[in-house]
Amino acid sequence: MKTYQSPSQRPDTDTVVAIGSFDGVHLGHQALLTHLKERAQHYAVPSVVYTFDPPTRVLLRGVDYLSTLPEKLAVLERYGVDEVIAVPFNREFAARPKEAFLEDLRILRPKAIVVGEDFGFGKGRSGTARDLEAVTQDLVLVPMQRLHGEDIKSTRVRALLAEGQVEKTAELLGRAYDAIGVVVHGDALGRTIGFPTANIKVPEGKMLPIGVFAVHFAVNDRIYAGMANVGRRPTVNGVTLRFEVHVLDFEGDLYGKEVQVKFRHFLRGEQKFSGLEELRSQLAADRERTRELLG
Ligand SMILES: Cc1cc2nc3c(=O)[nH]c(=O)nc-3n(C[C@H](O)[C@H](O)[C@H](O)COP(=O)(O)O)c2cc1C
Ligand SMILES: Nc1ncnc2c1ncn2[C@@H]1O[C@H](COP(=O)(O)OP(=O)(O)O)[C@@H](O)[C@H]1O
Repeated sequence: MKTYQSPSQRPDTDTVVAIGSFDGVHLGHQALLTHLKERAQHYAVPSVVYTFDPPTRVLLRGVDYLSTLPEKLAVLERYGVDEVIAVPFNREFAARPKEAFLEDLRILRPKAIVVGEDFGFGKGRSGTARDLEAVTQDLVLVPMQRLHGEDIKSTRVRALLAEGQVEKTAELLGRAYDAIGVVVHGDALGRTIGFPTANIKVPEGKMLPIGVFAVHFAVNDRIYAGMANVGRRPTVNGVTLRFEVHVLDFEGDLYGKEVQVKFRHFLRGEQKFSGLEELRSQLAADRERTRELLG
């Protein structure tokens, strides 16, 4: 999959283009990708995703993002997209009139354009999906995808993650929510209670689910069962939010390693225990439950 930062960087050919933030690449986005690939095959031209980095809502509303750019690119590649144009999104870009955006699209020579029916673009979202007919003869408007009577939107995914509801999140994504980060040093307390925990640093602004979870932990091309805590560690009077994983049946040094964590099941909310001994016995119970859930 090739990636570019602007339409003029790609070779001058016809294309089919899907446009959007694609934050989280959830089932709604995947519906767009299905149409994108079908249209690209029909016209025998490359399938191109035109997206924004950071996602528009992250810049304009200050919310956390679900996918870092590398995470988004990896998922789009897995779904069979030929090319991605990830334009750096800033206030200047957001303030451009809709005509400027249409001029950019024209460079892509779009045989077809695929967007969600609620798509808006340009300054103040003055451009609507129908305006795209100015630059293509084949406009595909994908209706809002719904699950259990609710719209599938990244805002809903964020709300679920904030409540630790990773199983429901996975339903909306069509895969487990995940995070990639690097193992850093913590307070070296974990090992003293028999549960060493890898402290994981993720890029700033990456959304994490809050609570205690059964997870899959990938490192060095291997996958382990693990249990994660995303919280403030009230038992040891922690203040900042930490993301820690105890990896089951693992011994070794993880410092400096890049790891991927897939959030599988919610175990419980974070609690304040009377001391490390009470925390230790709860962790032993969490480990048993994790074994049951992940086999
Ligand atoms: C699965 C799991 C669940 C945890 N649950 C709690 C909790 O409920 N309350 C709490 O204060 N700390 C909890 N912790 C965090 C521990 O307090 C933390 O791992 C310990 O302080 C060691 O920190 P260190 O890695 O900086 O040495 C949990 C950690 C893990 C791995
Ligand atoms: N089963 C395991 N799960 C997580 N980390 C482990 C495990 N076994 C060894 N480690 C190592 O121990 C470190 C965590 O030990 P800990 O005492 O909690 O120290 P720190 O506070 O520095 O994270 C990890 O970063 C990793 O290098």
